[in-house]
Amino acid sequence: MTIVIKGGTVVTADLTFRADVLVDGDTIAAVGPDLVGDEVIDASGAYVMPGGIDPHTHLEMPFMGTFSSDDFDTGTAAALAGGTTMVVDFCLPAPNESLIDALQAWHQKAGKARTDYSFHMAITWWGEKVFDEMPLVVERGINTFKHFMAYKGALMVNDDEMFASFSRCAEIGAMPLVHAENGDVVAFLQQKLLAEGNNGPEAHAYSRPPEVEGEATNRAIMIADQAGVPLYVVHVSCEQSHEAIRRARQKGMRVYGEPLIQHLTLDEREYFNADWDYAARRVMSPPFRDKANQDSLWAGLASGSLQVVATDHCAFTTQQKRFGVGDFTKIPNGTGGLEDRLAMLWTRGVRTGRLTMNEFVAATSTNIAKILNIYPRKGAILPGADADLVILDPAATKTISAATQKSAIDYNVFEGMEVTGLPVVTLSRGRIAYQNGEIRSETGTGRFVERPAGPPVAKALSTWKELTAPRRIERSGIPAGV
Ligand SMILES: NC(=O)NCCC(=O)O
Ligand SMILES: [Zn+2]
Ligand SMILES: [Zn+2]
Repeated sequence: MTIVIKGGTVVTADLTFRADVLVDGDTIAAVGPDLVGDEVIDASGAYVMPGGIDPHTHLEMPFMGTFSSDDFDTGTAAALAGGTTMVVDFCLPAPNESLIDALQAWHQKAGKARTDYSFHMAITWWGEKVFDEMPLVVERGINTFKHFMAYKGALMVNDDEMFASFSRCAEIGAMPLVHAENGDVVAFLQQKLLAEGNNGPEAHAYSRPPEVEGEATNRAIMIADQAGVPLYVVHVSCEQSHEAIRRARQKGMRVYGEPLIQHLTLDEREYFNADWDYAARRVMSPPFRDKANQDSLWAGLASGSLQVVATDHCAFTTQQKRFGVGDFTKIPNGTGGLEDRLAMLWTRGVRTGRLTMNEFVAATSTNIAKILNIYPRKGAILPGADADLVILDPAATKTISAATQKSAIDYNVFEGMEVTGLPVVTLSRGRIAYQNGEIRSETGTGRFVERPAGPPVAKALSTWKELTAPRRIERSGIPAGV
């Protein structure tokens, strides 16, 4: 059974051209003029792009005394409706839990997925067992390890643990990721604010100023450089962090930065809303920033110092957010975004001229496929690539509303915003998974995508580090000691 997408304009990270796309089974069979297939999808007037890859989701995540409310079923339904065909979720071992056991638990949860998926393994504690199991995780198709520099007393790891883990990543061809905020300072500021009577959601933002993110980003970059490993900084929200990444890249370091669609489009005024629920629903870490910081993130995407736009989809209901009434530190941190990432980025990025269409594809799909070492299987429109495709109608428009979303929660942080340029058809590995507002793929049809270790950048960096490593100078005329 073949499907041909006819009459559209193919947009990839580097090219825009008129062509049909022929899909045979799971993969793309041909890209070119006048292709013929058993079933035809008319894409006239629309753009055909690689399906979105969201490298940062937390589906059914145990966190802050509860579980995020979108699981792999509803979360990946939301993804498909938003043109995203692969998610990378975070596997979080409990303290002292084996990484392999945790991985098994995450595979179990992901059995419900409707899109392809992968995991990042979080380093939530450190010891010989973790050191020994990291290569086993890599053997199981995971080449990234996440480190939380915040959430003191829960997920946070210290510098010595990070250095040990980053060094292990270098040895096994894996890449560390960081949530970069100074967890000690955040914990101090939280207690100070509470003691001063600042217990509402706005205090969440006060407790995590851009400086704590900038400092942690600089520290993580230094540790990665000393360990000789590339680094990926998740949810970069401010100039302080972006500046650290930009500077490191200018020095030749292999550092990547990931802004979120929320930080690009929502600002700190959200926390000053007089409605407690409204403000608490937007509590996430790092918090939303001001316009100057948003401009910095947009500039980073345009100039290439930031590479990926993700969501950090971690959806809690209003009921769950109310755990923090009277104490903002107990508001579960996280917001949704999976369903709206592409439409929001198209509307606020491409339609405003901040991004080209090709930059849009790079930021939503191709760059992360390369960083995660799954390109061109994912993130490409080429014969042999997985037929993960999105047809985006640049004229289609809607007003974002929780009433019509696929996500399981009862609100949407983008509620009421008008978006123009919508994913209208999504194909997941060759099957029509979303069309005319309907999810057509069944729960459980997603597949785990193995990501091999040793991507080209890791290999290049280890060659360079070896070449420039300190070397003993052999001397003949050594003066006699005194
Ligand atoms: N971002 C957030 O507030 N929640 C999810 C966990 C994390 O990524 O820090
Ligand atoms: Zn985080
Ligand atoms: Zn996250």
